[in-house]
Amino acid sequence: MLKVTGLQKIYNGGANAVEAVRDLTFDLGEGKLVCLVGPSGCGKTTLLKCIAGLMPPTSGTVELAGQSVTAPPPGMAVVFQEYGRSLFAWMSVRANVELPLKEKKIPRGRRRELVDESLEAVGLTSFAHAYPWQLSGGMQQRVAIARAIAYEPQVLLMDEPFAAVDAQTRADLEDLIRQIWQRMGVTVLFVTHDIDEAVYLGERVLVLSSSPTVVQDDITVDLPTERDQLTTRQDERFTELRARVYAEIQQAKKSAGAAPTAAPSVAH
Ligand SMILES: Nc1ncnc2c1ncn2[C@@H]1O[C@H](COP(=O)(O)OP(=O)(O)OP(=O)(O)O)[C@@H](O)[C@H]1O
Repeated sequence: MLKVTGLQKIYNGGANAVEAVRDLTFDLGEGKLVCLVGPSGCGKTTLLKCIAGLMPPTSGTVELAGQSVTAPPPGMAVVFQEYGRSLFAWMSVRANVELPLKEKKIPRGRRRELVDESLEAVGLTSFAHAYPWQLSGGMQQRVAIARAIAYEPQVLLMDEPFAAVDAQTRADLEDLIRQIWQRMGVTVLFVTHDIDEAVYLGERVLVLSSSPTVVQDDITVDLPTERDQLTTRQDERFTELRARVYAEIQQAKKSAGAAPTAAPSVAH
């Protein structure tokens, strides 16, 4: 479904060039939920922007369903960390969710259905006519999630979407994502710096090295499909997996050092 091959990104040319991502190769099968973790500054956002077609890689390719991604593809939706900036303050919750569907030229009747279904999925039906600024941070992020799923994407990219919400809301939103994923069968790539979150959510965890980034490890999360915040997190296997991811990240930090490497050659 989503295939990343030999992806490299070098920022700026000449003497100030910074190689953020060196050589990333991985793929995501249809309907899979994969989490990406790595040390701070390792290039997670850079990678996501390249995958979303928002920024060209220096070399390497991204393919979605066999098609090369060179601009934002219609089958992809992205949820960013800054929900406050991604919603339009002057539009109601319903209008925010509906906007991309209008751009996709979906007829009015179908738009209404999709908006209703997705607001129900995130538990915000009764807030359809409220404005984003009348909602809590967690609720605003649920609006952003509703907008992404109403769009019926093939692939949902999430860039640290719960980093700015409190711990309780975060746990609820994690469960919401697993529910939506199971119900819709959408392919999800979820970027987080939180090791527990990656293991709790994912079927697989990709651990990235420090910048310049490569995939350092690809860990299968062999926990039961039905997860809940109490039992899963107390599972012995959960503890083993989180310890393994933690050790990998420590290793990544040690082996590369925190500073990004200046790139040897000129690039875009
Ligand atoms: N526009 C830019 N120009 C130059 N260098 C950049 C640019 N954007 C990011 N970088 C560098 O690329 C590297 C990766 O940054 P990126 O934001 O992708 O990492 P990240 O893993 O998402 O970070 P964090 O964990 O802090 O969110 C960093 O060293 C950063 O300084």
